[in-house]
This record gives sequence, structure tokens and C-alpha cells, in this order.
Amino acid sequence: MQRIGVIGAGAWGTALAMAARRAGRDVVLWAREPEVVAAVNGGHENTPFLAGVALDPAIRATGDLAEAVRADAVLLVTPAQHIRTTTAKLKPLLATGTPVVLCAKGIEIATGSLMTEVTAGELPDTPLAVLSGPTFAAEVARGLPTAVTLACRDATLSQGLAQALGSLTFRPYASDDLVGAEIGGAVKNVLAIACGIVAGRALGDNARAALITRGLAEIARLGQSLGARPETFMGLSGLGDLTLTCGSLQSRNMSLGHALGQGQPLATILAGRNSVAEGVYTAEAVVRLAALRSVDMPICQAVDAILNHGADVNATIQSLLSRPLKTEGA
Ligand SMILES: NC(=O)c1ccc[n+]([C@@H]2O[C@H](COP(=O)([O-])OP(=O)(O)OC[C@H]3O[C@@H](n4cnc5c(N)ncnc54)[C@H](O)[C@@H]3O)[C@@H](O)[C@H]2O)c1
Ligand SMILES: O=P(O)(O)OC[C@H](O)CO
Repeated sequence: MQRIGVIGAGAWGTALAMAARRAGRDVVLWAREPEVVAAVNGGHENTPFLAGVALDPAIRATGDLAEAVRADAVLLVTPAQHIRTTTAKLKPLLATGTPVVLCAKGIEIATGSLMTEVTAGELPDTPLAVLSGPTFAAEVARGLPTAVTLACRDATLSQGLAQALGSLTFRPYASDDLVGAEIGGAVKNVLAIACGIVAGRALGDNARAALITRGLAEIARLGQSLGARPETFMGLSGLGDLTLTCGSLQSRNMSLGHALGQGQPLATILAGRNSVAEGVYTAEAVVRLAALRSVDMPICQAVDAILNHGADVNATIQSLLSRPLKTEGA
């Protein structure tokens, strides 16, 4: 694989373009916004979404989707709620057999579908992979050491993609558990909002560690109900990403929770950002999916109640703490 098309030029698409360049690939980056195309091609910096990181001048940005998908593999990096419309646009343009790597972390609100389900519905004959794991975009773009899960059912394709994207500082680890990789990446964003709220309310590090651990139990319960393997949740796309995102205000989800915990209204926080905090949307989707599967996810429910149903932060925390005591493994 020599040419990689990256669809979506937010912070993560831009960082993945840099990772692919470091791996020696030719990279075309599709941006929705003409100002991003101009900034990347003119100043070699994605000023709207990844300011302060110098980009390899060989990365070419384009607003032409057809040009971006003329590639040996396509990385799909738009936010989760836009994957369906983007794949519908890709459909007439993508050559048969071109693999698509799903890099968004979220669940579709309208349908409760995972990104692989959305994409397979639109592009039924396209080989799919999932790239997930503990990856702050700015660190990847700067070439700091990072490891990710690359989940794909076809071992040969998995190897080809790992070769195409991997380098000394970007190490893909193969897996064949796509559902596990997707659930870990999507639900950790909701849990990071919970950890942010707790940090914003100054409730301490013990509380954060409890949320991470009980949150991991929620991820595992939902994932297993959907057919994922338990060991996936102990890997990079599970525990790895959960600890990263729940432990740093670099995370947009955790910092959003922190602001909520300090008393800022959600609308004010969102109005001050142009970046996506996927947990805000996935909270609603995950609660609905959990209800359909009869899976108990009290922390995710609490986050959804605060974000989407006007629940009071203090009362919600009290209600979580008042739940009946139970066995740890249950
Ligand atoms: N930033 C990170 O560190 C990081 C790391 C790993 C995974 N991700 C995931 O990557 C995905 C993309 O996040 P990001 O950080 O690159 O985005 P971002 O927050 O940097 O930028 C927002 C993106 O949304 C796009 N967008 C807005 N409206 C759109 C629409 N109607 N249709 C299509 N695209 C639209 C913008 O073009 C832009 O690319 C998310 O699912 C995120 O969870 C991000
Ligand atoms: O900044 P966040 O919260 O969107 O997290 C970014 C990545 O998903 C961390 O792995």
C-alpha cells in the first residue's frame, strides 16, 4: 500500500496523515472546510483543528472526495454522527476492494449502531478495519510514541495496514475483535466526562479511580452482550484508552466534564469549542443500546441524565453513591 486517503481533517485525521507520512506513504487529506485545505497546503498547519503542529509539506489536502479515495486504503475520520452521510458520499467513488479503516469513536444516536454497522450498511462489499486506542492527536502528530489496536477480520489485510501505517513511533497491534475495539473507544468518552465532572467538583483521585474501574466493568458488560471478547477490554482500545482519556485534561471529553463539574452549562461549553467531544452524543446512544440489551450501565446513565435530561450534578452523584452495595464481579 503506497497511497493513503484520509477522510476528515479534524485533529485526528491530520495526526493520522502525519503517522502515514512517517511510515513513508503518499497521503491525501480530504477536508470539508476550504479554509483547512488552504491552511494545510499553504502554511502546512491545520490552524482550525490542530494549531501549533508543523505538518509534513508532502501531505496534500483536497476538498475533492474523489481525489482522496483514489488510494490503496482509506482512513475514515469524521465524527461518529457524520459517518453515515460521509460513507453515502463515498459509495459511488470508492473502488471495489479498497479497504476502509474506521477511526471515529462513537455510536450513532439515531440507530444505536456501531461505526462498522453504519459503514457495512452503506458499503457492504468494502473490507473494514477499526483503529482505536490511547491517542491524543497532537502527540501522534508530533511523533511521540504511541500504540494502537488495529482490528480487522482478514489477517493479511491487517498486516498490510499495519505495515502501511506503522513506524518507530506509531505501533499498531493486530486484533480480530472489531466490536470490542469499537465499544471500548466509544464508551470511554462517556466515562471521561464522568471523571471530568468528579475532578471539576474536586471529589478526589479515589473517586476517579473508582469511576475508571466500575466504568471498565460497564464497557465489558455491554461489549460482551454484543459479542466482543473480554480480553479486548484489557488492551489498548479498552483499559489503555480509558486510563488516558480519564486521566488528562488534554481530553476534550474530560475537560468538558470538568467544566460541567465547575458549574458551566453544557450549551456554553459547546459554544466555545469547534472540536468534537464524542461522549456528549454517545452518552444518549449507549444508554439506549444498554436498555435494548438489558445491560446495567449506571455511570453512563448518570452522564446522559446530566447532559441530556437536565439532571442536577450533585443529586446525580448522590444517587450513584446511594446504589445498593453489591459484589465486585457482579
Ligand atoms: N482528536 C483526538 O485526539 C482523537 C484521537 C482518536 C480518535 N479521535 C476521534 O476521531 C473523530 C474525529 O475527531 P477529531 O478530533 O478529528 O475532530 P475535531 O474535533 O478536531 O474536528 C471536528 C471535525 O468534525 C468535522 N465535521 C463537523 N461537521 C461535520 C459534518 N457535518 N460532516 C462531516 N464532518 C464534520 C470537521 O470537519 C472536523 O474534521 C472522533 O470520533 C474522535 O473521537 C480523536
Ligand atoms: O480528546 P478526546 O476526549 O476526544 O480523546 C481523544 C482520544 O480519543 C484519546 O484516545
